[in-house]
Amino acid sequence: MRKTFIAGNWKMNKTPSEAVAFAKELVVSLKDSDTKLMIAPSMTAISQVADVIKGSNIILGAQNMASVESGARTGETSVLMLKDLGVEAVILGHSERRSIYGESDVLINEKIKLALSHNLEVLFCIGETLEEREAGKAEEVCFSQTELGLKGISAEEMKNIVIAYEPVWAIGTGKTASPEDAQAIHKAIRGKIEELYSKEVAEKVIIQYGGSVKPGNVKELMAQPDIDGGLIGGAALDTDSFTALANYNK
Ligand SMILES: O=C[C@H](O)COP(=O)(O)O
Repeated sequence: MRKTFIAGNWKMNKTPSEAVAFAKELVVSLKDSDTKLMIAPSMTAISQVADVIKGSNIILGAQNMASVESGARTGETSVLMLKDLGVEAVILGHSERRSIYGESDVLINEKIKLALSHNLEVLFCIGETLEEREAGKAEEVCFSQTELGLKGISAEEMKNIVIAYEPVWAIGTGKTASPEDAQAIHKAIRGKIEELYSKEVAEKVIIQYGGSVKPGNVKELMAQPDIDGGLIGGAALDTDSFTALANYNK
């Protein structure tokens, strides 16, 4: 039985002081949730948010990290820095990193390997654009991103991988994949994991859905057999809506 995993990606929102105030509210409002929970503040707020959520049921995540441990990488954040602050998980391969910052599958694969070697849990994002979906290539794109991103990663290391399927056309647009369409891709991705690893690995891997998940559609999405959680953007920025998402099963 896979435990539902709801993660909030705050993206480039909330100043450190706003982030601290928000995290304090979440610690209280989420304390009785029985889903696995993560929040990923901006890099500038991570240290202070770490202090606020210490000892709570919320995992501290980062939104990105560099592909190397240290050195001449102006503006980047190292895995060692994240670990030192108590970060336990990192989002890698997000479509905004792929499309705006030109991150390739090869670079994402390097980052994933580095994160795993430091025992970080990885939320590995994949997903097709609208153009790719309309061309009937959604599965093909997701399979390719999955294969390239997970290249060289062992079955043992897959225990620390969460796959986040985020159709790019649904991110921040208010358009959500229908539960049936999302389920079809999630099932296909799980099938790809079985092909690459084994049935056992495929059955255990958590596959989150991301893309305009809201309190109003979360139940239907989570009811699908291969959807095991959500990677949430906009609706993770407000205490009431993130709490409703975390407690969707109550
Ligand atoms: O990382 C989160 C996703 O990009 C989804 O964002 P959204 O919930 O605002 O559509």
